[in-house]
Amino acid sequence: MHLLIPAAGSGKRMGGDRNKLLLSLREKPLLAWTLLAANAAQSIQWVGVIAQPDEWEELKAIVSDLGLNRAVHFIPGGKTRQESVHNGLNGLPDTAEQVLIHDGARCLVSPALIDRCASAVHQYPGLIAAIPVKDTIKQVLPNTRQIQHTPDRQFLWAAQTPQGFDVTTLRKCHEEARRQRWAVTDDAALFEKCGLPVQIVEGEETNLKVTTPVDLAIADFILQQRHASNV
Ligand SMILES: Nc1ccn([C@@H]2O[C@H](COP(=O)(O)OP(=O)(O)OP(=O)(O)O)[C@@H](O)[C@H]2O)c(=O)n1
Ligand SMILES: C[C@](O)(CO)[C@H](O)COP(=O)(O)O
Repeated sequence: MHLLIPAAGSGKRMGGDRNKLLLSLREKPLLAWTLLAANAAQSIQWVGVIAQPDEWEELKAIVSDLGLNRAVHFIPGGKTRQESVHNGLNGLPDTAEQVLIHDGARCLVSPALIDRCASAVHQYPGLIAAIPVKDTIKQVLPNTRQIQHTPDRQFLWAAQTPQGFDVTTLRKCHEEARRQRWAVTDDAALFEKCGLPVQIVEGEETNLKVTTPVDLAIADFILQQRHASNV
């Protein structure tokens, strides 16, 4: 299975002055944890990291320190996640039939979840990891914040990555998005807009996306717990 890791963001919501994936988390750069999970997943044969070229040198040093089993290929990032994934799809080898896309920022993913998604994508040409929503969600008017609607929680799932797709179909969806100027936050949304089915694979509560400083503290705690239960 081919795995693309979008890692070309700037981490605005983290509030720092650099890509959050380079921040230290339990003595390793955040992206190192994502790469280690991918390395431990048995289904992954090819890994591409999509990153801004001015960070390649630093990222290549991180990869080399990890002593991974497989080579990591670098692909230039774009201005948005959507553009980065588009570049990533163009950077895949011609032999790639299916692809998993996993955010570099979801550094606590388990190798087992990656393997489950890799196995399921042979059956479902569009899938995402997701978990049932725990909160009561309110839809509000943007300006006044007055509540318009409370959707029934039994139908709400929080999207995660990995997201897995048939490569040819996802490429077509990305090209359609460029023609129609669709802007989306994940690849499943492009499948949906093209009228294609997307299956949910049960994700993991700990597979959070490190977005804000609080997420970084939670990720630190989860890794500490994992370490404690392994020794
Ligand atoms: N131009 C971009 C923007 C984001 N990403 C990647 O997409 C994933 C999810 O994005 P997000 O968490 O929003 O990361 P940032 O864009 O870095 O964060 P922010 O939105 O707070 O700036 C991250 O692994 C990020 O590196 C990317 O590859 N290219
Ligand atoms: C792809 C994603 O991780 C699914 O949860 C997410 O959509 C990435 O972007 P976001 O803008 O931080 O939601």
